[in-house]
Amino acid sequence: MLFTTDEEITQFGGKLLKLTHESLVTKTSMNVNVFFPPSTTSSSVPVLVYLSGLTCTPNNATEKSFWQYFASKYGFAVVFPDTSPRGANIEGENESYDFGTGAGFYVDATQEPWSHNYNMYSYVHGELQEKLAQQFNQLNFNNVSITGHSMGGYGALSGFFKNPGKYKSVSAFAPISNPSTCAWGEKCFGRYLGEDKSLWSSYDPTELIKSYTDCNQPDILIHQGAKDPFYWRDHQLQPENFVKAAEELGYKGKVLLNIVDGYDHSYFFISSFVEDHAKHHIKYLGLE
Ligand SMILES: N[C@@H](CCC(=O)N[C@@H](CS)C(=O)NCC(=O)O)C(=O)O
Repeated sequence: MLFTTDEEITQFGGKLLKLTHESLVTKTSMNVNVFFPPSTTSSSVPVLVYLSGLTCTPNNATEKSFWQYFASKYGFAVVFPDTSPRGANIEGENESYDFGTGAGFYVDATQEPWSHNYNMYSYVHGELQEKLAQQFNQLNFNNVSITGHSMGGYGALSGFFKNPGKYKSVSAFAPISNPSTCAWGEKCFGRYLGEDKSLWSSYDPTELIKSYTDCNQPDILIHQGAKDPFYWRDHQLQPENFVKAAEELGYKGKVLLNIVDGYDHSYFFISSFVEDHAKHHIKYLGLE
């Protein structure tokens, strides 16, 4: 048994499992929540991976995003991974909310001492999906899409471009769209990846979209709250840079950026647009 079930909860006629497993990639115990829609007698359930933002555990989105209602309605599973290893016992990992614990930034760290555990890129796009497919063979990871919020929105876009053809579609809520040029990204890339800016670019959606030539080019749906201070005040998110890069260099699908008045950065914002994102993904997952 790869995963231990800590809790099994019935919701919207489906099952929410709170799981724990030992990761070879992070060398720590990892938590992950998975929602299975009703009548999972089907041997092939499409999957949506939701990557969370800074400070989150798998529970934030599970409790506040409302994904499960739409997963149940349309018939897809949702995987909610954690945002970093926990308890790696590295000096400095708990010093701030935007680095270390809760802030793995979905990269494979190359720098000491982080490189032993902080490998969230390989964990999220590789090990976690492979192991879930082994234990829960009704989950079809050949029919998988990805989304996320803030750091997780960046993680979703980055993972989509770095794995051509793997994800049927991608969307994001308030993504950190150009991490190489904002404070959150500079801090995490600098400490996890070091000074080599080409390595930063290899994770940065605004750079990756410029050289993305794969024929799998679904529309990319993005929502951004106009009242989100990380957007208008701190310039951490910069979705316009991503849209500009897409237009300049010919991503053949469209980037559908919706700046929505009145909304902030919170799960009140996310949950308000989860239905739009669910409808976006079901088109590509063959559930429409
Ligand atoms: N002021 C926040 C900054 C971090 C933040 O806003 N995190 C977002 C993602 S970037 C989040 O989802 N927080 C958890 C929640 O709202 O449940 C904190 O210190 O927790």
